[in-house]
Amino acid sequence: MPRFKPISTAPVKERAILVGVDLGNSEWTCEESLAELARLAETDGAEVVLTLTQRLDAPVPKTFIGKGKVEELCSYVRNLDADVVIFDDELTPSQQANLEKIVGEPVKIIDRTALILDIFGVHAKTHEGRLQVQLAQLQYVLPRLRGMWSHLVGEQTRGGIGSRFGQGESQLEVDRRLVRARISTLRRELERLDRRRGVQSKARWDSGVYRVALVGYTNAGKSTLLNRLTGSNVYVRDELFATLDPTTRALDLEEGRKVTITDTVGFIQKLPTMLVESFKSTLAEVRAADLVLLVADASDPHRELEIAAVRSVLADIGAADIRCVTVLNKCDLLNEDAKREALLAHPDAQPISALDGQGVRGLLYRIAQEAANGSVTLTALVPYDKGLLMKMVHERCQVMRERYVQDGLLATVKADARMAATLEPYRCDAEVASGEKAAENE
Ligand SMILES: Nc1nc2c(ncn2[C@@H]2O[C@H](COP(=O)(O)OP(=O)(O)OP(=O)(O)O)[C@@H](O)[C@H]2O)c(=O)[nH]1
Ligand SMILES: [Mg+2]
Repeated sequence: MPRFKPISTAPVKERAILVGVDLGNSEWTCEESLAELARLAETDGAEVVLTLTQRLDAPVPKTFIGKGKVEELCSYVRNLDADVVIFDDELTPSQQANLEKIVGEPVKIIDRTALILDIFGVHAKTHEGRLQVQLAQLQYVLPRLRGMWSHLVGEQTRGGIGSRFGQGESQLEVDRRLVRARISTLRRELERLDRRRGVQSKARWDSGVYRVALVGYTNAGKSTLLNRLTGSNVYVRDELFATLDPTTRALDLEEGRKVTITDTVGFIQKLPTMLVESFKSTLAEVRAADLVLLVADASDPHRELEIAAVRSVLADIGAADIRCVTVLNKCDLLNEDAKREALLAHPDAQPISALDGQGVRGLLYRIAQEAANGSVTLTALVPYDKGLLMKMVHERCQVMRERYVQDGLLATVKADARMAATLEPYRCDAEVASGEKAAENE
């Protein structure tokens, strides 16, 4: 597949009209969801010129919105000289095609999913990230091929937001068969990368490192926190979906334990299912974590809805039962009352500001506590020929006492459950205890 045209080369901002339907079935009001859609559109380089809403019990099968609303939309499109109409909910391929027909060329009709896919296309930086986005984009395009591309035949100039995928090689060649073939190639390639990742993560577990994953709503400050904790320089922007590709960094805790921290793609409400599906392997990083830090923007008026949306995606990806600590970020933007209110809602949360560093020491202490949590104290004799295990003892456990004796390393450590199981065959608590007693009696 071709690369997409980068956003920065768009000569003029496209003029967008947003359309939201209040079906009364979401915790987000129509206005709240549309405000978020506006941010997404702006992130993708558009200028929002109008927002239209309609209250409906159910979407109208043919055009999603009612007949009168479609007429209103048509006249606004003309009067405001709009280039694109963005629906907040997913349109079926036929609704999209019908609306395009009614509103007329050259106005594009897209939905939230297409917009998010477009942003992802621009922000994916790594090979794997690009493949994942391409897979999601092609799955989106496949049922829409006719509707989306028939008008493109012989016309190469149409582009801009919501259409920067599937373009490039002759439009005529993009038929279902080719798209399907490409989808299977991408799936195979991603599976191959996934297997390699599996090997890598096994290596990481073998090296004994406790893993922490940063998850949260897009723009909550995950990358800023990673940078603050590890002195890294990951891309931070005040835009949605700045991060797409996971980054893992090592972090040394004060008590000598090493952990890794992984920053990854942010979540959003109405996250297209095909994205969750395509980002399976990236999200596997989250599933493999020992601890999830759920980073929330405490200053956002939609904080609670965002936290709920993140929890729901965590459940979708099978990560709901991983130990989770809520981190209330951006506390520098809160006054004392607001901070108290946020903590009342989340008594167990860690209030911080990744920007100015307040509360970060407390968070580090909390991570150390969690890493030691469920630990048992045990004594093991690790033979000298088990070099890797010795390394694990030093990196994954908190070492209370150690001594090199004739047969190996005799160490009393605080080990978490996984590590305790690994050390089980080498445990010698009883002998050591009786040996010490004997020494005392001598
Ligand atoms: N005031 C304030 N701003 C913050 C804080 N942490 C992050 N930000 C700002 O919030 C914006 C988003 O930060 P990122 O770290 O890119 O957020 P993210 O969660 O990684 O976002 P995505 O990668 O897009 O999902 C940036 O403009 C940051 O400077 C904070 O503690 N206080
Ligand atoms: Mg980020």
